[in-house]
Amino acid sequence: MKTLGVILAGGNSTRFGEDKSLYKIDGKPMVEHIADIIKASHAADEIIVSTNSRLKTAFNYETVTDDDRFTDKGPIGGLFAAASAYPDSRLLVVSCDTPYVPARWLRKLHDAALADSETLVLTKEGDRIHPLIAVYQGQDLAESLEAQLRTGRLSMKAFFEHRKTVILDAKENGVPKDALVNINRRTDIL
Ligand SMILES: Nc1nc2c(ncn2[C@@H]2O[C@H](COP(=O)(O)OP(=O)(O)OP(=O)(O)O)[C@@H](O)[C@H]2O)c(=O)[nH]1
Repeated sequence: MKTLGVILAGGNSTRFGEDKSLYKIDGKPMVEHIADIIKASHAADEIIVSTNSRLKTAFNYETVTDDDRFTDKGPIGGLFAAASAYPDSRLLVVSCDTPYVPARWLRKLHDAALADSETLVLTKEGDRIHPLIAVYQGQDLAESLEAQLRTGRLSMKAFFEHRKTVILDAKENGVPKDALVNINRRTDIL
């Protein structure tokens, strides 16, 4: 089974104030930071960007666009778009706003996912779970994401708490806390 690197970049960046995926940190758009990290992990066969219709031509990567029925539903909508477009792939998901995530961590998530093709592999750091630095897979992945979207409960937790899940602790594996920071506001940039 192929592994697809999926960069989630279809949010509205309300807190950031402009499209954060395109915002340059150290001269490079955040989306390119993530793409380079995925490439360096050697965990994905291909990279796509999951985004909204407004941004669909903004990226230099193959793009999937949120389903018309599920626009502005948050990351779960973006994940559904990727899972339904690529039903035969394992999805290595990284949100566009975690530009410091180590490549070796993505590799670790990926390698753990190989043990069971029905199990999700998520990241945690201390008490905090990072469901958007994770591997999503399973035969019924798209169907169950769609079912979750239909319930209107849009948190990733509402989705993954009903799935077989392994949660790897980044801290226990020597990943510094700062490496998992989410850039929600400009002041979050390190
Ligand atoms: N494809 C897709 N991606 C999304 C959607 N909503 C959020 N994302 C992505 O999911 C990740 C986490 O979302 P947030 O941190 O809430 O980002 P955001 O929605 O742009 O930011 P705020 O508007 O400030 O909440 C980011 O990488 C977003 O780009 C969506 O509706 N579709």
